[in-house]
Amino acid sequence: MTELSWRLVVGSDDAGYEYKEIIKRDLEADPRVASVVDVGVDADGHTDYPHIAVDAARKVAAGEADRAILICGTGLGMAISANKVPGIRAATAHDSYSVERSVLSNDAQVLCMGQRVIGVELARRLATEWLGYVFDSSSRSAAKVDAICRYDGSAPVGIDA
Ligand SMILES: O=C(CO)[C@H](O)COP(=O)(O)O
Repeated sequence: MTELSWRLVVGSDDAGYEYKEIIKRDLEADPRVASVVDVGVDADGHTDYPHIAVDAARKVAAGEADRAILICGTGLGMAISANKVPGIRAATAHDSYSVERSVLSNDAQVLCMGQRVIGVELARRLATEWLGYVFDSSSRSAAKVDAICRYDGSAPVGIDA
């Protein structure tokens, strides 16, 4: 894939609904984005974060989407839950450097943020920055990500891929 055609999933629980809607609109207007699938919750939804996170992560793991952004109160439960899906590397990140390294060091496909932790403008900026990073499978980080993959039996991302 190219970085100009991201197929994305967004999701939230009740606590992350407002940010999810705002970030979804940003992503839909971003020329680097080909599609955005919203796995909920909707305005009247009350699905707990583990179900939303696993639904989104499974879409990424199945190759139906490239990446996902998940919002809950803290971003922690979403990441813990998404990481239960083999092949998924989900990271909670609330600063620019961590967002960058989540991709360039960890090849994380899922960014999780907390609506109760950071302001909306920072969350929007981080989501935009995150789209600009692409993991380099020939980088010195690839062997470490491959080690993660071996622990959950998923496909390697580096030279063994
Ligand atoms: O932040 C959450 C999970 O990490 C979630 O939005 C709220 O969870 P709760 O504190 O268990 O209600």
